Amino acid sequence: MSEKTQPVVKMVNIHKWFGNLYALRGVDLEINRGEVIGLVGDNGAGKSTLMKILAGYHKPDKGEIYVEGKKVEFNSPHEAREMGIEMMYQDLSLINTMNIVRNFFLGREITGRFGFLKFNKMKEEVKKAIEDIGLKIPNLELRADELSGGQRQGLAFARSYYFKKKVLILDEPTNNLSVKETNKVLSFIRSLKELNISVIFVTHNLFHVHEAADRIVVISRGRKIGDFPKSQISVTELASLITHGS
Ligand SMILES: Nc1ncnc2c1ncn2[C@@H]1O[C@H](COP(=O)(O)OP(=O)(O)OP(=O)(O)O)[C@@H](O)[C@H]1O
Repeated sequence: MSEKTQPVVKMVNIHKWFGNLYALRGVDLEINRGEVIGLVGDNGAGKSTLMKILAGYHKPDKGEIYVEGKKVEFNSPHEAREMGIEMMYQDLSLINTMNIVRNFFLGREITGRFGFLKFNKMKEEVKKAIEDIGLKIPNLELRADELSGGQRQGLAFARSYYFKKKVLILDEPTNNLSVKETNKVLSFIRSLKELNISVIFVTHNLFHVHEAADRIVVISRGRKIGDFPKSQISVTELASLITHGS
């Protein structure tokens, strides 16, 4: 299969136990390039566990993961990141007291001869990356704590795009955001899709996920009970499926 047609990530028959608790009971998940997947389910269904396995935080007890057709085993989030898979949390790993440019490069700064930081070059790169994903920040000298929630998300998204991530996992990215900021985040997700990055959007907000996703996957008690193109399921049907199961 060519790189274009095969899924960017394929999880096959994933099982996970936490002591006596059987958290994942044989879940399959395929993610295509540039696809936005909504992952929904009740509290404790297993969504985060599945995503933490994909992002290298947990190891599955059984099952396989393939990235662009190649079988992988992640021993750490670092190894998943190296393969282009990143999980983004609410705190977004931004350092409040540092400005946008420093936050953007954290640990991956562009340096010239003798290790000096190339500030102007870094600034240009940040400017371009944030424009590409449709984020407007007039002053790149602003510190992270001077940004709105939506701008902080945008900055983190631009960073994933710049560092050529293939799959970005967003855990409740619209929680605690205003309506305006939420719309911004949903539009950043569309921009990432246009840039051919795949997004997995984990949320309890069925309206947000229905708006942003191409496909919606429903997890219940450690099993996948639904996998629908968005056009084939309404918010009401989703809510009913989550509440009553299959
Ligand atoms: N590190 C852990 N140790 C023990 N049990 C865990 C651990 N992580 C998750 N669990 C358990 O596994 C099950 C699935 O949890 P998970 O966090 O994946 O659910 P979720 O669908 O993400 O739920 P929520 O929407 O509430 O975040 C739950 O019963 C949870 O208590």
